[in-house]
Amino acid sequence: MFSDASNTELSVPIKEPAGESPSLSENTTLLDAEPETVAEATIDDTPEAVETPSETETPDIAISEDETKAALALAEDTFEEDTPAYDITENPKDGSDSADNTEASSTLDVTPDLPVAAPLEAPAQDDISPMAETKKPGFFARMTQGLQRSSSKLADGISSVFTKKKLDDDTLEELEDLLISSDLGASVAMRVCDNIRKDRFDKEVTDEEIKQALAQEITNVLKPREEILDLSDGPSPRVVLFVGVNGSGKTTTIGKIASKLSAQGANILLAAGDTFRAAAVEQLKVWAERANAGFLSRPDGADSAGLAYDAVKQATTENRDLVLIDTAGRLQNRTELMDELAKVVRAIRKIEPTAPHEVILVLDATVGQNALSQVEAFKHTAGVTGLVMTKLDGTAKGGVLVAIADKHALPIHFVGIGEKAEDLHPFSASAFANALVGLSDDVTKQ
Ligand SMILES: Nc1nc2c(ncn2[C@@H]2O[C@H](COP(=O)(O)OP(=O)(O)OP(=O)(O)O)[C@@H](O)[C@H]2O)c(=O)[nH]1
Repeated sequence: MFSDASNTELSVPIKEPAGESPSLSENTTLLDAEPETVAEATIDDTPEAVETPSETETPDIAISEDETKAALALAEDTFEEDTPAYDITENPKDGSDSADNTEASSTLDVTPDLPVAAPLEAPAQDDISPMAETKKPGFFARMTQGLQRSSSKLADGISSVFTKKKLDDDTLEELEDLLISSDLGASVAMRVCDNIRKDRFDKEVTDEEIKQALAQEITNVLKPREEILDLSDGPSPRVVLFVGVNGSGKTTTIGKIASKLSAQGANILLAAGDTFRAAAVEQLKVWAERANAGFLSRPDGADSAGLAYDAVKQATTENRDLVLIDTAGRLQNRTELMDELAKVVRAIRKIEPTAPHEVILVLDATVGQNALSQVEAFKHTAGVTGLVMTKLDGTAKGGVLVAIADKHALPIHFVGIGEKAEDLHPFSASAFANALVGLSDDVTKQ
């Protein structure tokens, strides 16, 4: 539980990964392959071991200046509309006593500038139970709205395929093609069609029945991955590392999560480990200010492992509940950039051997099938423990989450369907499946 008196149990609801989901120690070359090496590594010797990528090496999914400005403006807008109603953060103590880093870290105590609001009333027990948000009125409508582009492709396709009344080989084949072109992946498409065939072949069907059957099949694939991240318990500070390719939405996701958790009483430190992009640091700082969280950054181009080390140390000194660490975007096929993540983890472990407690891979839905190779690469290199998929509102490729769920036993924690804090939702398998196929209600509710 968070230590602040006004704390409610942190309910951004989440369970521990299911048995089949790989644990941090099972799926990572980074964390476990060479335990002795990790134990012996020092922050002082790591900088030489990993080359800092140069400007020209920076992956080409870089975010444009316009996008950066838009994200910053959006973050500020969001906050204006959404001023947090409580002030839970104690003034951070001076945490700049970095053991073996000479670069100055800047700490931000954001509390004084923010409006003082009424103390937070503890939410009712129902509101803090896992999945509470997914059961609130309007949740399904928001999911449907967010997935509109993906669902209209599928729903329109189903309606045009099922013009005949009987389910025959031709309609099944067309359905399979539609599912593949909607990014669900060939094996899911085939399995789903086989199951629908078993029960309904040569029977009269409506497009609505097919949508319902499809939603059920998709729910079956997604349900085992429905793992809401419960950050209210466990080690303190809980160290959460966010990884992913450039522009996938890491910084924004951290900001959104910090807003949610701060509102529930968590005492959070945000660490701007994306030291390659000054705008990302600024962006995170804005989120930290508005979420009333502590903030730690370093000068442009500084060593991100050193920053991560400082962040965990500072969060420990300040008795923070959580430290959320941003990292620079990196392409999954760039070995040196991926190696740098290993260095970040080694640095964190010098302070807290059991950390990072979560490694969240942030995936951009608009990349479609490429997200699969990102999971593959980050899972093995960074010891990913869970997923967040963003930008589902901006693409017809949302079905790729089904392909990922089918292929990788990793919990899906949140989905992003917009740029604002309230657009990050805990992942609900049935709501996602129903919204994806264009059903008008969450008919398969848990
Ligand atoms: N429409 C939409 N946009 C999003 C969502 N999540 C993030 N974005 C936007 O995506 C852009 C990139 O997000 P960032 O959070 O800066 O991405 P990042 O992964 O930190 O980027 P790097 O620092 O370059 O690695 C910003 O303009 C965000 O506002 C989402 O769910 N929906």
